[in-house]
Amino acid sequence: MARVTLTQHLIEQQRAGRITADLRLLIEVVARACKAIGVNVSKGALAGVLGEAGTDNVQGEAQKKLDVIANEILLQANEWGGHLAAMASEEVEEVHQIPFDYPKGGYLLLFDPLDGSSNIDVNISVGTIFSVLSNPVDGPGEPGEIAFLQPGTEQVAAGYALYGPSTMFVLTVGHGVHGFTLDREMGSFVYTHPFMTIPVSTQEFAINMSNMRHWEAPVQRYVGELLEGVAGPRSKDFNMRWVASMVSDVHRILTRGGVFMYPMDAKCRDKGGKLRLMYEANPMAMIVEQAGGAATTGRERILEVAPQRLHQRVPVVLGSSEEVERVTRYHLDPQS
Ligand SMILES: O=P(O)(O)OC[C@H]1O[C@](O)(COP(=O)(O)O)[C@@H](O)[C@@H]1O
Ligand SMILES: [Mg+2]
Ligand SMILES: [Mg+2]
Repeated sequence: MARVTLTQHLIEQQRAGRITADLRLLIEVVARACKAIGVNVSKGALAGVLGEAGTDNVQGEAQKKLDVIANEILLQANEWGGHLAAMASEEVEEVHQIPFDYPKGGYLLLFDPLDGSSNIDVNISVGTIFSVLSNPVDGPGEPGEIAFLQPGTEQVAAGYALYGPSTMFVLTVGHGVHGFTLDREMGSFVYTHPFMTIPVSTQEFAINMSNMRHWEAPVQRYVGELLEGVAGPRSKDFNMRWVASMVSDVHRILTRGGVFMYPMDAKCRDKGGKLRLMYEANPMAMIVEQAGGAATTGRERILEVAPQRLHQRVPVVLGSSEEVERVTRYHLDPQS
């Protein structure tokens, strides 16, 4: 059977009127940058890319060398593409403007260049997450932070790359979720996972259990019931997985179902949550909803959160809809 590449798939999407030519080319540039990041990730100690960079990012977190390398690759690849008006990155405090003498396009790109950084040095899967918005600024003006502060429902594309045993590129443009596997010999992403879907029910959950004592009551109750297994109110045993790389945890859920939670807790309350809304929660929420799952903060739909700041954080509950609905119900109606 003839193999369909990401490029061919995107041309089909354009022909069907689902994406513009510019958005197609923008996604191609992002995918090419992800290939380059994947090459660096896979070389590991051979290329001297492991370990700390010796700097802090905008969130005050210590940057790994690969955080910096991945960020540079994405910024440089996308600067000259001509499809973007500006970019925002987890690793950069301010909006990154396209240099004035480069061609500018009508889109805004947001990304977490390297997700799951704590896994780099121990050779466990990491990823890249991205989100694309339309630039609301008319004319030649530079889009500032306010241009980016659109709810997740406005995303025109979202996706991630997973640098695991195989490198994958998973994408939605609002018509289902489609997965591509990198053929390293050919250098192209091959369409291997059409219309990825998340089962409604599951027996698997993902949460950092070491935070248990810091959780709010609804999450304590929900996880407590899961742990009671077949003898408890859920009448079934649940398994647990936690990779500590959101891309890997979400990819597992897209593959076989499950619920992923980074809920509000006493440790991250001051910051509003742990995960970043604009380039972690929103793109993953769009992907999960497009795959038939659900995504909330525990209290409201993530995609409807009105952003206040570029680097805003939110609590996240996403995955199989039965479980996400239950966790959300426990928050909104504790007596239920
Ligand atoms: O170390 P913890 O508290 O389990 O947090 C893990 C979470 O933090 C993150 O690593 C944050 O991503 P970054 O590596 O991009 O900062 C998520 O991918 C993951 O779900
Ligand atoms: Mg991240
Ligand atoms: Mg990161």
